[in-house]
Amino acid sequence: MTKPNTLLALNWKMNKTPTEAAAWATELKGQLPSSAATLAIMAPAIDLPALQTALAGSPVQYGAQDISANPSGAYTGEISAAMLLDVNAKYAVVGHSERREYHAETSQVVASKARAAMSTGLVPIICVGEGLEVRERGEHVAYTLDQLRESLAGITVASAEQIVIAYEPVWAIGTGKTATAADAEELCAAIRGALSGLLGEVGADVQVLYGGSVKGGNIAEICGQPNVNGALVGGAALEVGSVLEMVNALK
Ligand SMILES: O=C(CO)COP(=O)(O)O
Repeated sequence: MTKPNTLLALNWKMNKTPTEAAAWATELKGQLPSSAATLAIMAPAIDLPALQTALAGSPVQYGAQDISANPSGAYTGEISAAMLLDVNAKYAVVGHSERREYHAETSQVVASKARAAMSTGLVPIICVGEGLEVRERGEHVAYTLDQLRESLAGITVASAEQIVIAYEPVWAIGTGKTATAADAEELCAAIRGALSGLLGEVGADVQVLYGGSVKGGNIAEICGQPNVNGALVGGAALEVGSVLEMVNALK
């Protein structure tokens, strides 16, 4: 049985034009069964107005894959929290390992982006997770919790719904190499433990997701772990059919 606060977050990464996004969302909407899990699409920012129109009247949420740390002004190329709110986005992913790696985002930058999202009521999905060398040295728990602490700098929460954490071990992203359900549970439990210390009592109720090669065949086992509240999915998020498989597996 799927836990009631399960979030299935689809990270499209740099895929789908606005035209494709609209067609995809319309197709999904026509076939989506009722589900205990919340479904949310993290789309390229340019796709969000198309999703706003196509998903009107549906329970499917959407959000961005990044956000500016600044509210407005001379920051060429950046998208602000107010712009995302204006198209009714609910979430903004921050600190995805691809942003950390290809855009040199430090955990300090990630924390400032998360704070910018929260300042307007957007929910940041804050990503953390270790690379292969760290895992092979057996330092994955300490490394990930350090990254979590730094990525939450200056953040206070009044309710658990204000943020989401995603544990995404870098070695499991797009590699087909899934962490076992036990690996996912180990880190999600450690993150949950740390959240109470960092955010106070409500920290323990924050949704903690797992991401990395999740698909229809493994999502139920992973999301069935006591401390895993859902998944952040890349490759399997691109086809309507594979998303429906995951939704059905979570029923
Ligand atoms: O990076 C991810 C989601 O943010 C995971 O990607 P894959 O599901 O393709 O491994």
